[in-house]
Amino acid sequence: MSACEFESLEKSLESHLPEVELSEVKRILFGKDTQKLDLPACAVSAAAEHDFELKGYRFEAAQEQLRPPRRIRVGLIQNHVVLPTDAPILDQVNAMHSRIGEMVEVAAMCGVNIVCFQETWTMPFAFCTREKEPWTEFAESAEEGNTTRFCQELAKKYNMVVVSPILEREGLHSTLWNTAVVISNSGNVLGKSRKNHIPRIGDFNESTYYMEGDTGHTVFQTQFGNIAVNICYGRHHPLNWFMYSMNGAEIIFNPSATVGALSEPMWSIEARNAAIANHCFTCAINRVGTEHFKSEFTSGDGKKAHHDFGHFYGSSYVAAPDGSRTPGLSRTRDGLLVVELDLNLNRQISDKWSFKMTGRYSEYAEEFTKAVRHDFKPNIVKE
Ligand SMILES: NC(=O)NCCC(=O)O
Repeated sequence: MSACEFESLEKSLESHLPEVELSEVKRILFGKDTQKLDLPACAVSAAAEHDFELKGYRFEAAQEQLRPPRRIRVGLIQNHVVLPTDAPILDQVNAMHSRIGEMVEVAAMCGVNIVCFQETWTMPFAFCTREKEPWTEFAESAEEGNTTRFCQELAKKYNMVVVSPILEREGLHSTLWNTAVVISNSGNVLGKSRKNHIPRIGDFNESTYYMEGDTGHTVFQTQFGNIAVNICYGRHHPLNWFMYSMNGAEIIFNPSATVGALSEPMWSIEARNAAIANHCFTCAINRVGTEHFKSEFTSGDGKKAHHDFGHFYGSSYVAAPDGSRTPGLSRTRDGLLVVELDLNLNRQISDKWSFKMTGRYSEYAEEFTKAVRHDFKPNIVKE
């Protein structure tokens, strides 16, 4: 069986483990069981008709005496590119718009309040090629581009916050960025969050295309909670998650594009650990499929030139501050994951574990200040 055909870890455990053992294995691997959400029949049949996986789960929080529950629903969308990567740019973008449009319609049927798409969702992940043309032509204005206009219509129509990660071209100096545009459920552009760590690994040649983001660790206050966007490679940096949380993020989205051979063993750990450490919810979204490029490229490792990046393994999931997580979406299919969460859980877990309260921030800050100086001497006691 090739890695690409392997459907999911959860399916494999379910089909091979005896029931009693399965529940213990799941408890240890995934934390407290997440209940399945009942999704409307019209959504289930629309997902089947449009050939994508639809899954729904719920995280519970305790009922409090003074605060009403703050239950909201997030939708995570993972998908293949629709057209071949050498189709005309506009056709590719339009095909992605119509695919995402049909998936968001199903999200609306499921009562989703905030939807997030995968990293640079309107285009193939062409940064492996190191060619500028035609890929830079996918870049659009975050405020005025066609994709933002399209998402504004979705946001208004479905009363949904839309997180739309695109390749951004900033007008004034034509600077390119990897940017998540956050559109309020009113349809207004609330702001944008630019990818602030650029990978320098394998075929992720992204520094050739766009700059390290300059939007800091912005948090967006929406009707459905305070949200932030930590784009892809930023998930390897615990301090990156931490800073969004310091600014008050209750849910941090991590739209990504990553391949199995490189990061799959880390995938299920990093966003989940961030949810635990920062008393918040995290939403990890990865694209799916293998994208073929017309021109061959090498990986600078002495191996033969090739036409694809490898398999993007999907497996999008949501993690909660109590360490539990939903099962992942498929490794091979387009999918929509609908998750209901009660934001009250964040403070409840903070009161229980108190990581934020017990963190020694001023002490770390002092030591950091020293550690970044040229004359820094590590604090090591030697015999
Ligand atoms: N898109 C992106 O930043 N990928 C880098 C590889 C990874 O973080 O797994």
